[in-house]
Amino acid sequence: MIQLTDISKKFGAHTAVADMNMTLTPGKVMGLIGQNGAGKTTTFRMILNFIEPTSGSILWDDHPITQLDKQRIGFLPEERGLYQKRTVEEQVLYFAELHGMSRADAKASLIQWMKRLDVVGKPTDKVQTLSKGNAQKVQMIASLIFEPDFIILDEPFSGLDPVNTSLMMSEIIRMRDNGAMIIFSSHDMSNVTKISDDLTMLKNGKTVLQGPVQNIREQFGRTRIYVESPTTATELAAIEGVATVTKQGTGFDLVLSDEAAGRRVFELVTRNGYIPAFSQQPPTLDDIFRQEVAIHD
Ligand SMILES: Nc1ncnc2c1ncn2[C@@H]1O[C@H](COP(=O)(O)OP(=O)(O)OP(=O)(O)O)[C@@H](O)[C@H]1O
Repeated sequence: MIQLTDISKKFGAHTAVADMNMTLTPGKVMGLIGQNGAGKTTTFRMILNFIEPTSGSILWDDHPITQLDKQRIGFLPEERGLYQKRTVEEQVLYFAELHGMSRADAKASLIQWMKRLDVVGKPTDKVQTLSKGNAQKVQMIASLIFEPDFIILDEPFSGLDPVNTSLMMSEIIRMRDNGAMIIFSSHDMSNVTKISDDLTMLKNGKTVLQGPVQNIREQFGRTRIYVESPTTATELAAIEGVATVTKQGTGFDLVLSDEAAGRRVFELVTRNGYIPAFSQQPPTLDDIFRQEVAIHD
């Protein structure tokens, strides 16, 4: 288990991270979200001991993270940095050996990883010959080939198409199921919702929301409805407790000021019987994020 307790980081008078608390447990994924400059990278750099916290403690199984522990950490930085003139194999084997893996094991494992991530290219290809997405997949392999116990992923899906994003997700899920502790930052809320057990939302270094993803969503109430029915926007907007009505494809998105209004909406839209769609949900993480950012401004 990794425990961050009251971590703060100041750069001069500026507080980049304020009193952060976080627990990472084996087999669980923590999503870290926040606007640009919220303090995500600074948090990663403190965990990795690249910079020292101004105050607070970071413990792995109750002891400060040692050089040996760092061998068990897989880190995919936001700034991708592969040597263009080296081959895929040279780069990946270098990282694998640095983290205590034998060359022979790493060579065999690289082939498997390249297959699973569908990397177009051979281990002997130079990085400069790979497409951006394939180079990113190779960097992910370099960070994770030694099957780390603790994984830090800074924007792992940036620049990847949906097919490659799912391939990467499958690997993250596989390692989670093998018991890794995982923390990752992303601006893409739908990926965060899919993959995270818990979530920490930062705003200007402060933690504005933290907890299991579904609990966070549910605490905002089931205030969103998607409905497809012959009812008009004017009729929907006139229902007590309906705040907004927006046309969305063949249906309408409704925001409720009170989740109890859902029943009134349902009764009206089904007055003539069957309708193709009705769903009442909590706000999406995207909605919550926008709302929280606005509140804490
Ligand atoms: N070495 C540094 N010296 C001074 N200020 C810094 C330093 N590193 C980060 N900061 C500041 O700390 C704050 C948090 O930055 P950080 O890079 O952690 O944000 P982030 O959430 O990772 O943002 P992004 O999504 O843009 O990567 C920012 O205001 C940034 O300018």
